Amino acid sequence: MYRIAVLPGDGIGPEVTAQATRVLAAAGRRFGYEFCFQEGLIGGIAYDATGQPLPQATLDLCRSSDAVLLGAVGGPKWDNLPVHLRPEAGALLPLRKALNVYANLRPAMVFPALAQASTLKPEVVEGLDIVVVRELTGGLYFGEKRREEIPGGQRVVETLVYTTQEIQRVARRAFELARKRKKKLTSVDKANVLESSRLWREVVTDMAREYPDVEVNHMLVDNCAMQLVRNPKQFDVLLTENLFGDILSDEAAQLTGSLGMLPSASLGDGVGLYEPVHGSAPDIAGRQLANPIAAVLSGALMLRHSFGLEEAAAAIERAVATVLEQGYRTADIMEPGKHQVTTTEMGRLIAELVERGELV
Ligand SMILES: NC(=O)c1ccc[n+]([C@@H]2O[C@H](COP(=O)([O-])OP(=O)(O)OC[C@H]3O[C@@H](n4cnc5c(N)ncnc54)[C@H](O)[C@@H]3O)[C@@H](O)[C@H]2O)c1
Ligand SMILES: CC(C)[C@H](C(=O)O)[C@@H](O)C(=O)O
Ligand SMILES: [Mg+2]
Repeated sequence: MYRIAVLPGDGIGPEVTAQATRVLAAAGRRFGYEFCFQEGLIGGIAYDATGQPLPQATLDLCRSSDAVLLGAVGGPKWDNLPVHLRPEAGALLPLRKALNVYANLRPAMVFPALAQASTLKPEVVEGLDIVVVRELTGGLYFGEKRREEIPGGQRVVETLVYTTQEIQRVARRAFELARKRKKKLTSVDKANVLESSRLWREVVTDMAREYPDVEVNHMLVDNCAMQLVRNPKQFDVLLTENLFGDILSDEAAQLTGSLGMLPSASLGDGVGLYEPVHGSAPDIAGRQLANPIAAVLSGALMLRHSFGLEEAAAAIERAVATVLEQGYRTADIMEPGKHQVTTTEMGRLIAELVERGELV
């Protein structure tokens, strides 16, 4: 039996995690695995219920589970709370830190059925399959910060800290991943300005000697942002620090058709955390408009990376491809001539295919 902590969170979080667990349960029935789902509170909803955005009970649940599935946190209702009580800085970041999930894999794959739907020319995105490996527990997000009053206004300080060891451990994950893929690693930094990026480049260059079979290049982040929309297929694995990875992965998501398509796996040396790359989308929450595919594919990543259930993971991914081939679309990826479905219907269609095993 696999114990999965489910943290639905805020906005569309509960809508999409409900579909992800439905699909995981279907995969369990088809392949003979038992998944036990236990829900915990996180984010704004947790603050409202307990006064804490990350209650101790939730942390305990996560630590005692085999993996964690998270929806999304945040929303305008909680934006003006003190920083330690906010859903993002007070819950999501501390959870990532507590689980020590330093390597965040964000695969951006263009499903064949969606190549025509992209805002880019189909030939630019067709067959695209890249992974952003984002450092997740360091950098500006976790550095010391403060605000001071000074004559005429305020002064803020944010600190960007990385150690050699923090860079090495995420870089090793990226090299190992590249070795299993097209053997190409692009390390993205801002080494023309930032000292942290100079250390980043030195560490990656040193490690490259251990991976002579992996072709390594270094790219400045501003150029990378441009290359991602100009010619994304030049990339295989993109390795970068926390903030750059946040921004580049939302950009990569749009190459696949929608932010609602991009899953993620946050890995360390213990319990893995799986979450769609998107946020709580308050603009569409509660209206059955959210695309659950990012959350469903995050479930597939959990089966692969935390449980080693490759067959079941691949079955979920094929079911998503099939449902899209059949012309079903949520609102965000809707095109003329296709069938628009709700969040729940999309989850049901995928789950049924997974369970029946009628796949292309
Ligand atoms: N992991 C997380 O919990 C996480 C990630 C990003 C943002 N956030 C938080 O979410 C809140 C909203 O942030 P935002 O609006 O900048 O980003 P967002 O990712 O929530 O939404 C950006 C845009 O993408 C659309 N979108 C996102 N997910 C979608 C889906 N599954 N299906 C269809 N459309 C989708 C939204 O409708 C919106 O137009 C903020 O409080 C932010 O801090 C949380
Ligand atoms: C909500 C926010 C703190 C988070 C991040 O920046 O890491 C989100 O944007 C993400 O990409 O997971
Ligand atoms: Mg983000």
